[in-house]
Amino acid sequence: MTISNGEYVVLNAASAEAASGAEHVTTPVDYDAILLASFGGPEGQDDVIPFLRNVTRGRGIPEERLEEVAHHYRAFGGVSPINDQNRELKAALEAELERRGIDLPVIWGNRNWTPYVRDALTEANERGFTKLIAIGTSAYSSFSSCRQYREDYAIALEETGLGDTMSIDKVRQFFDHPGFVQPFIDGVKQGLADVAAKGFTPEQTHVLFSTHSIPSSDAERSGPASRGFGPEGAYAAQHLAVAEVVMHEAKTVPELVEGADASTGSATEIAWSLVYQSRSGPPSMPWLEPDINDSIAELAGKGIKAVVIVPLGFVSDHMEVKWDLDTEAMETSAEHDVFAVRVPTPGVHAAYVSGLIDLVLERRDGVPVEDRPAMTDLGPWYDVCRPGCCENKRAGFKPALAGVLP
Ligand SMILES: CC1=C(CCC(=O)O)c2cc3nc(cc4[nH]c(cc5[nH]c(cc1n2)c(C)c5CCC(=O)O)c(CCC(=O)O)c4C)C(CCC(=O)O)=C3C
Ligand SMILES: [Fe+2]
Repeated sequence: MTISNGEYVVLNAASAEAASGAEHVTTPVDYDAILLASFGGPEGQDDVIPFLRNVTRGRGIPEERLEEVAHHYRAFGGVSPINDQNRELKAALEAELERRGIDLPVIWGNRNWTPYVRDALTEANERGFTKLIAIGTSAYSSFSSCRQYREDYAIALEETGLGDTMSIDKVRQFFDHPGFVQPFIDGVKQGLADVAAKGFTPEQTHVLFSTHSIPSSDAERSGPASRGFGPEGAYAAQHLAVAEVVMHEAKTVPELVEGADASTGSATEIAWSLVYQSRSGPPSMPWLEPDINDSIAELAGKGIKAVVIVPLGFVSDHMEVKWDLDTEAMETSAEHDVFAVRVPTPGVHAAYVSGLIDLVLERRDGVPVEDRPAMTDLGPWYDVCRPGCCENKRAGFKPALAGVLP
């Protein structure tokens, strides 16, 4: 394990190539297990507060916010839907691996609740595995969605004392991988069809792409600084690029969209925007905006009668989707007399499951970059993060896997 400046650990089976500055690793690696890494969530009322303390340790989240979020979990019996979703995803990945005749076990570990990443590493070690490839259930670049996972892998290697014998690589952030994007395209097509079936015209309709708000300072530092993504960083740029692709693809089924011209495949332009949800820091701290609820109210004032809500930042129907979208945003829509449909998350959509396996094989086989699928020109994203990528000064520097040394 190499720790430099207390910041990066370069530790992966293709580390020589990564350390030399390559953005994509094309050295094949004989992985022996997949680490399915996720957020984790409580499994009963007694878990709620300890879970929230795990999530927010050292993050300056106000006590009132914790109580509010605890209430969301309490309303669901203290059980987060995320764990069952990960059990289903694990089973679906195993079935897809078996179908393709690939002998790679999947071991599940979470960042914030049991089974923890460290438990997964202990299990991998007991079963004799030393070369892991991690899939994090998070598609975009930011501290919370990428770097924190990389830090937690490094911390777990240290905690278990496996740092010298076990390596962990991670698949690239997959925001623009067709496996992740296809379910949203299907969902938006269906959502637009539902809205049209209710008699709303394209002019009365608006598509809201919603993702987790993050502190503006995290957004600014998301992705490699050298690429100049602007004040909202790679995080916002990636979401905007994917939303554009989804709108473009969803419009090419003209019969589903009123006002479509079947001869050209073009539909009357349906307006869309990127909005944010689930803000949690103190009000004094800037986070990405606008909030989805504010947008719904504003759109209603401008004559919009129907919204298609696309949970673009989320891989499954976990608490942020169930509460902040299906409960709160739906209530806001009803209050403003706006008809709302919420598009499904990828969940265990066949394209998503198979795409995640493709991402593993891409690394196992060292697929050249030009053969890696990506639906926006921002990708295919890096296999190894650039120096300073998604760093978080508030949280303090910590070692992180799968990055290059500064
Ligand atoms: C970008 C992003 C994702 C998407 C990427 C990914 O999928 O990982 C995500 C996912 C999730 N976030 C989740 C839950 C929570 N997130 C919190 C807090 C925070 N999230 C943040 C960002 C993100 N979060 C941030 C910047 C904070 C503030 C604290 C900090 O600066 O670190 C808090 C504390 C209370 C609160 O502040 O709301 C909770 C309970 C769950 C589980 C849901 C379930 O149980 O079903 C999931 C999947
Ligand atoms: Fe979160």
